[in-house]
Amino acid sequence: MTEPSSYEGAGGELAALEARARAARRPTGDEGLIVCDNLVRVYRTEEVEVQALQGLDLVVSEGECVALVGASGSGKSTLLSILSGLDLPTAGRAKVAGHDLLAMGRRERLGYRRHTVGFVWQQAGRNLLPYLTALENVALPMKYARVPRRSRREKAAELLGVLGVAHCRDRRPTELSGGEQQRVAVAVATANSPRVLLADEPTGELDTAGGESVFAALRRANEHLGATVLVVTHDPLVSEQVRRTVRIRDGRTSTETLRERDGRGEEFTVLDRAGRLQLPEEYVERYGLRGRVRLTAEPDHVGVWPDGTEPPDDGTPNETRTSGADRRKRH
Ligand SMILES: Nc1ncnc2c1ncn2[C@@H]1O[C@H](COP(=O)(O)OP(=O)(O)OP(=O)(O)O)[C@@H](O)[C@H]1O
Repeated sequence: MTEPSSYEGAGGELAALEARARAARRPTGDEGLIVCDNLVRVYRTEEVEVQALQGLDLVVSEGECVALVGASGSGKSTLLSILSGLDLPTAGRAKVAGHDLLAMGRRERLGYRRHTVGFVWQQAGRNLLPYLTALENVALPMKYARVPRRSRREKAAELLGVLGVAHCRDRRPTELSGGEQQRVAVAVATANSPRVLLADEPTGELDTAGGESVFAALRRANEHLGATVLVVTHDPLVSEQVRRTVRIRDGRTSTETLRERDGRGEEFTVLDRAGRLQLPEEYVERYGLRGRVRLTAEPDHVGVWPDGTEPPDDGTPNETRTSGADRRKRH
C-alpha cells in the first residue's frame, strides 16, 4: 500500500504542476483570445453553394502575431471577415476576447467592431478617407468612440510617431506612398487600442521596401501597442518573420510552422476531432507519399511511410533510418 507520505508527495507534485500551468497561462484565461471551433461558412447563391470554411479550428493566444497563409479560395478572407464581425458563420463557435461572434446583438457587434478589433485591408483606398489628412483619419475612429477632441489629436500624433509616419500627419492619402498609406491604416486600425488587429494582405500591393515598412508597423502594433495580430499574407517576407504561420487548406487549418528566434522552423499539423490530419505538402513530396501510406506505432510517435516500403526493425535509431526517398529507390 502506498504510504501517506507518498500521497502527500504526489499531491505536492500535482500542486506544483498546477501552479506551473497557472503561471504559464495567458491573462485571457484558459482558451485563448481568439477561438474558432469547427467553424463553418457556407455561401449560397441561387445556383451554387460554396463551403468556404469547412470546420475550421484555431486558437490564438493574447499577444501572438500569426500569419495566415493558403491558396487562393482556401477561406482566409472569409475567416477574417467573421473575426472582424462583418460576416456571420453558418455553424460552429467563434469567440474573440469573450465575445461570442454567433450570438452578438447589433449593439454588441458595433461596440466589438469599434473597440475590440481593428482591420487593415489590402487596398489602401478602403482604409483611409481621401479628403482627410493622415492625422484626421487616425482621429476619426476615436471620435466615434467619443474620445475628447484634444486627446484624439494627441493620441493620433503619437500613433503616427510609433508607426514611423509622423512626417505624414498633415498629408492626404494621395500625397503618401503605398507603404505610408498602409502604415497610416495600421494607425487608424489601432486608434481605439483594439486587443485584436486583423490585416488582409496589407503588403499585397507594395514593393519589397514598402512591404517591409508595413510589416514593421504591424510588429510595432503587436509588440509596443499590445495588439494580438492575425495577418493574411502571400508574402514570404511576412510569413517567414512571424513566430507562427498557420496554413489554411480547403476551409480548414491544415499545418502550422512555429519558428524560433534564430529563424529555425518546426512543422505541426492540426488533428481534428475525427483524428484526421493533413501532412505538409513539402513532406508529401519529399517522401513520395501517395494514396495509402503505412503507419507504424512507435513507443513515442507514429511513423508514416510510403506504401510498399518496409519500416525499419524496432529499435533502429531514428537518425540511422533510411529516408523515404532512399527507400523508394530500393524497390
Ligand atoms: N460572398 C461570397 N459569395 C459566394 N462565394 C464566396 C463569397 N465570398 C467568398 N466566396 C467563396 O468562398 C471561398 C473562400 O473565399 P475566400 O475569399 O475566403 O478565400 P481566400 O483564401 O481569402 O482567397 P484569396 O487568397 O484569393 O483572397 C472561395 O471559393 C470564394 O469563391
